Amino acid sequence: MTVVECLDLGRSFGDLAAVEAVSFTMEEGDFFALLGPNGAGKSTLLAMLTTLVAPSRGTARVAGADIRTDPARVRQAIGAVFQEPALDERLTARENLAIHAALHGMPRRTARQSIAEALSWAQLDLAAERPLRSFSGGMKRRLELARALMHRPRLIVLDEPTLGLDPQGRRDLWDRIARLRAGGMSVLMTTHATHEAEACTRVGIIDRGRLVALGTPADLSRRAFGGPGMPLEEVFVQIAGRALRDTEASPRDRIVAFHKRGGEHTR
Ligand SMILES: Nc1ncnc2c1ncn2[C@@H]1O[C@H](COP(=O)(O)OP(=O)(O)OP(=O)(O)O)[C@@H](O)[C@H]1O
Repeated sequence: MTVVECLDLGRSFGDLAAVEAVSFTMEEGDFFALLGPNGAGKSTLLAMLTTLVAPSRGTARVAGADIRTDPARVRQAIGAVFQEPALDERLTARENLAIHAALHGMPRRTARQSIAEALSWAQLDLAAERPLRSFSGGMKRRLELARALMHRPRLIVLDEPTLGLDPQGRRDLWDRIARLRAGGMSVLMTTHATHEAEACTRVGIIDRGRLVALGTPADLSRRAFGGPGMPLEEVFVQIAGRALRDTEASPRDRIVAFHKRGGEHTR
């Protein structure tokens, strides 16, 4: 069964075509990576699929529901974790989950049980009544993932899920994804790390808003080099004509780099 079907999907911001006429399908059980450099259009594509940004052309269907005409059913079918945490730092873990339950219209008793399950799944029972500002990055990511699962979606969508996590946090995240997949969950994620995409069942390479190649890692290697086994790093160079990291950084990355260099903002 097809869980995602993009049909000529595109979005422009003024003159900039962030995503240009992208078409692909993702089948149930797939672990699908959208691989591309910063600014390639990956987040914009996910924002359209999750109905946060309206397309300027084409459309998509998620679990059979059209993002343009049936956004409520699309949101019910998807559990999403974005790059910027969508959590309220002043509220406790339990309160953050309660907001999600309310937004999804869960009856009170179902919500109570679902919140308890989410806290236990995220191993945050003991931290349930603490405000999130006291949580580590890894704890917040676990909570976000647990929240994304609360309404029992068909598909999990993760935008650069390992960004900012330490090695232990990354391992925990991959373990959780592996367990979800073993239970039949479909997973769509964006990444600019080729080793992460290599672990996926299918990879779509996105460059400058275009889907330039699509297939299993072995298919992509075969297409670029005539045989399987070449690293996706090399495959990207062959297909896009430059290295993944040679591309210009997005404004957000430039800000992160500025802070890493010890920059300060003047107020
Ligand atoms: N709301 C917006 N207004 C104007 N331009 C935007 C907006 N959102 C994204 N863009 C631009 O669209 C292009 C694609 O951005 P997008 O965030 O989708 O790329 P990305 O592949 O997800 O990159 P990153 O890994 O840095 O998030 C970039 O040039 C970005 O600056």
